[in-house]
Amino acid sequence: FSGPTTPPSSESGNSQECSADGTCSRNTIMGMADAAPTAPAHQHRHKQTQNHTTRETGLKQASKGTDADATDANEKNGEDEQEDPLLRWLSDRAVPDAKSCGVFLAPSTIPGAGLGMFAGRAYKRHEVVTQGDVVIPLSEIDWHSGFEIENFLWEEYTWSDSSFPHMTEENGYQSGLQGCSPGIGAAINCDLPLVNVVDTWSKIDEGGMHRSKDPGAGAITPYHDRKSKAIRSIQAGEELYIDYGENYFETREYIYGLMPMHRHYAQADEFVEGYFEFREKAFQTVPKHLRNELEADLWDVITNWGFETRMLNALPRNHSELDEVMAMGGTQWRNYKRSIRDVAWLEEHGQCMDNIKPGKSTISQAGRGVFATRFIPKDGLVSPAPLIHIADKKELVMYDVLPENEDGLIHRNASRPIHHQLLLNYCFGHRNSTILLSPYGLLSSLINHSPDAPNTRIQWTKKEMRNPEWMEMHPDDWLEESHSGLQFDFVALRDIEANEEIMIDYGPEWEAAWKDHVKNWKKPEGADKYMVSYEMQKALDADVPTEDEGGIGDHLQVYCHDTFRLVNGLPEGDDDYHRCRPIKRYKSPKGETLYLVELYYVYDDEWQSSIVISELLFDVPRSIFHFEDTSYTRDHQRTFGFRHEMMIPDDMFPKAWMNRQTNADG
Ligand SMILES: C[S@@+](CC[C@H](N)C(=O)[O-])C[C@H]1O[C@@H](n2cnc3c(N)ncnc32)[C@H](O)[C@@H]1O
Repeated sequence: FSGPTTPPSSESGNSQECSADGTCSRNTIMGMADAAPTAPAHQHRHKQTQNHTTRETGLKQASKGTDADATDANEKNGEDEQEDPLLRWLSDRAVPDAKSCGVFLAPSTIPGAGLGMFAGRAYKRHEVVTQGDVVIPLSEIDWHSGFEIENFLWEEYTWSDSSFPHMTEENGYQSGLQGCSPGIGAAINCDLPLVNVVDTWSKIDEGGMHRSKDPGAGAITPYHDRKSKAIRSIQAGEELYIDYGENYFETREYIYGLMPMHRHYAQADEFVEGYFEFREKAFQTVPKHLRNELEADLWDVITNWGFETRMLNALPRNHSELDEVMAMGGTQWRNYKRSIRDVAWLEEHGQCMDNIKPGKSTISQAGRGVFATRFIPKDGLVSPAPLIHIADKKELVMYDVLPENEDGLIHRNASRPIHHQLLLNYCFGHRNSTILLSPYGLLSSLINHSPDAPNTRIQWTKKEMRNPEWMEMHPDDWLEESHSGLQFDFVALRDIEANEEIMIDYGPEWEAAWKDHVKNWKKPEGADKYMVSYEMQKALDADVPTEDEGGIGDHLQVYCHDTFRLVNGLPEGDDDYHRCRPIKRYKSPKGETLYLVELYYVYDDEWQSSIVISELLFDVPRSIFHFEDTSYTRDHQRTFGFRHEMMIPDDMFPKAWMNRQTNADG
């Protein structure tokens, strides 16, 4: 909403929103699981003003490309996916090993990093490690909140919209959209040289629902099935690490210090080789019993000589580790042994994260859900769920726009709240409190509601919670903390058989609100003909409605690739997509469906006025069209979508958090 009202230029798929002071807001960030920072609180607050860069996911969405392009791009994401049938089989395997726990949540091996995720068994390269989780889009949270939220903790864990297929097309390229990705998107840590998993390109669909017939349309996220795969062999007990990208750490030096990047490990290796040569010469004549001590002293001087560099920080601190680390392949492996926990230790101190797997819910209108991977006994753990706190439900309110203003910008109408962010449906709350708690364990965001036959409930974790003292404190005293500190566990109310759907009771307020929604639901105007952009993109056989048929509708923006300028005898274009209007459809002599289109370029001249140049192209095939959604037209952004938080039962809600007297929704 913060961009100009003119249609977005298609010249770049990488546009950013930048304010006058040069701070760009498009770049979003994700945080370390359970927030690694050990820095004092004032430093945490300070980071809100830093100009962070986007986490590099390794996955790239082809600009205005097809899913096939995106898949191609992802296949090349640093790890070649050679066509080995066994590896392909392993990588496509969808069901976790039912016998033993495949992934644990446990204290990280990185000092100060809170919780982390661990391999419960060995994984071969390319094997799926975590099952596909959902990604919940967050729409322009800054704009809707009037840029007033001081500390929105999810922001430390979100991913840029370009990390997910078809997310940039939701609001055009000036969107300010972010993806809240629980599981491997939030609960996993990163140790750059030891990265062992990569996330896979998620899928998009509306969970089988359509706005023309389903009251549940718009109430669930379309982004799902974000898995992770091993990029090398992983040992049982190894901590799982995903690549946040070097920029993530470089822009957070105030938290992570001078953390070595890949190039610094290479420099450190060269340094150690030089040191080995020197050591051979210098200590040749020293008696053996003195040599070890002298070498250790010298190494101590080298690595602790009063100032830090990223290269020095890549060196093992302990001289006795040096030979072993170099024999393993270099300094990048210096923390490898530390990163592996004993599986028996994980069984005792950790919690199994893969007792559940995703699937289509058995509940009508509920979309996706989760199912037991294996038998879970009564009172047994279904899933651990660390929690991201949101200080006030009001932070998720979405606002209408003010009538167009002279400055050409779109301003929010602060007196017209019209909806809540979809994230609300994935949060827990309580009628007497402003607080929302959002679970970010693996797949736990997918647990659905059953009022009559829940087989699971939430409870405060019995494992070590990072900040149990918050339970006794007034929210004003801890909600500003920019790291997560609380945790629920989902536990079985009765024995649960493998493949049973997991369901909890969201509470009577949720149930009443849902019933009310279904009772009052009316088919939105134009719903029968509605087709979302990515469906339109996929349906290559479907005709594109033309102007002489009444046009494609306001909810879609059409782009055409300018390849067809040449075919039409016009000078070569810039090999990119531009806005276009399909005017007429006809058949070629060979029976091929072709279009007459008007291609138009919109750009700002030096006086910031929009100039439109248009030209007609003939004989254009269906394949050159690309579709995007007009801002705020997707199901989950329309006000017809159901919204309600899940309710925390009264008997477990801390009295100290009751900072609101009424149950006014709001
Ligand atoms: C925490 S999410 C659960 C995951 C969700 N089903 C999905 O596909 O992403 C909560 C949302 O799921 C849907 N849901 C859960 N239980 C439901 C039920 N019993 N009936 C209808 N919708 C349900 C509602 O849209 C609700 O707001």
